[in-house]
Amino acid sequence: MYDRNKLKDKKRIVVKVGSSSLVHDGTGELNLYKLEQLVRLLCDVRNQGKDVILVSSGAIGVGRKALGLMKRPDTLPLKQACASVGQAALMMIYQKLFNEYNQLSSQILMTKHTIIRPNSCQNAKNTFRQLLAMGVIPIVNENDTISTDEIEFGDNDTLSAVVASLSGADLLILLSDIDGLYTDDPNTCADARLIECIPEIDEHLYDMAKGSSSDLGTGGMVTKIDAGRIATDSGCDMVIANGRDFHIIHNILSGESVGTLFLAHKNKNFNLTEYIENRHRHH
Ligand SMILES: Nc1ncnc2c1ncn2[C@@H]1O[C@H](COP(=O)(O)OP(=O)(O)O)[C@@H](O)[C@H]1O
Ligand SMILES: N[C@@H](CCC(=O)OP(=O)(O)O)C(=O)O
Repeated sequence: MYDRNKLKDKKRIVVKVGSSSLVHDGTGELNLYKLEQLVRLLCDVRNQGKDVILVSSGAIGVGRKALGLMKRPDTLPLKQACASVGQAALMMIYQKLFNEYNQLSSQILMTKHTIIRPNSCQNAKNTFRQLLAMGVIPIVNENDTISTDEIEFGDNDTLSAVVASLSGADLLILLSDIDGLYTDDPNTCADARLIECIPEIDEHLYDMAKGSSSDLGTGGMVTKIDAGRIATDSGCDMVIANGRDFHIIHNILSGESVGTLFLAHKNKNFNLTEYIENRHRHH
């Protein structure tokens, strides 16, 4: 049995929040109370001397609301227009909230090309290192406004694992609308059981993982297992937990047994650029 207390000693933490964790269920409008709580918790983790990176979704959802669209945008230009409006709005709110705690934050927008091109991959690494050395909390999202199907990650689960790998993080926390990985999708299968720990990812895990059943989420569990592959091969533990109440970040970092923990196992042969390039070719 893995001792969850080891999570208390993590030094560099990437937290990913999905769109569904940031908005009110009924209206799809931003949940300002939760955003405030998220920012306060992350500042407190920084105050403990740990490095923090936030990967936040929500640009398209926020933009869609601001522009008054009734349904999820279905064309690329519309999606990109929503992201352009929404990303700026989201950053304005984050910076306002982080400023209240005297915490510097910054924006990093990435695409697959950032990783596939060796120069830009190295630049991204250097930028993360420099920002973290100066105590900044970088806020990362996909550069949706310029990414096309071809170069987009498409889901922030994979992106957050890439960020964890690039930045040498030792813990990735994926906050979703579900308690963790179940033996089947609990929204459609009543017998599904929560899995507490995944020591090693193998192909049969994908049989349990289904896509997203919500109007806001994109990846479902498949992309979370993909993220687990990248993170654990890079030597980073990963926890999937429910973002209904962001206080769970504190519970995880206190060693409580919540969510599903995927255990790191440094794979010397793992090469991030090659991995993303291969996925890219098979896209
Ligand atoms: N085996 C599984 N265990 C848990 N959730 C699953 C599983 N298979 C599919 N899902 C679905 O994945 C969803 C979470 O992913 P997603 O919709 O992308 O949300 P988010 O953007 O909050 O991460 C769950 O609500 C659930 O419907
Ligand atoms: N980059 C997109 C998010 C895409 C995404 O993966 O969303 P989610 O499944 O809610 O984490 C946005 O900011 O709207």
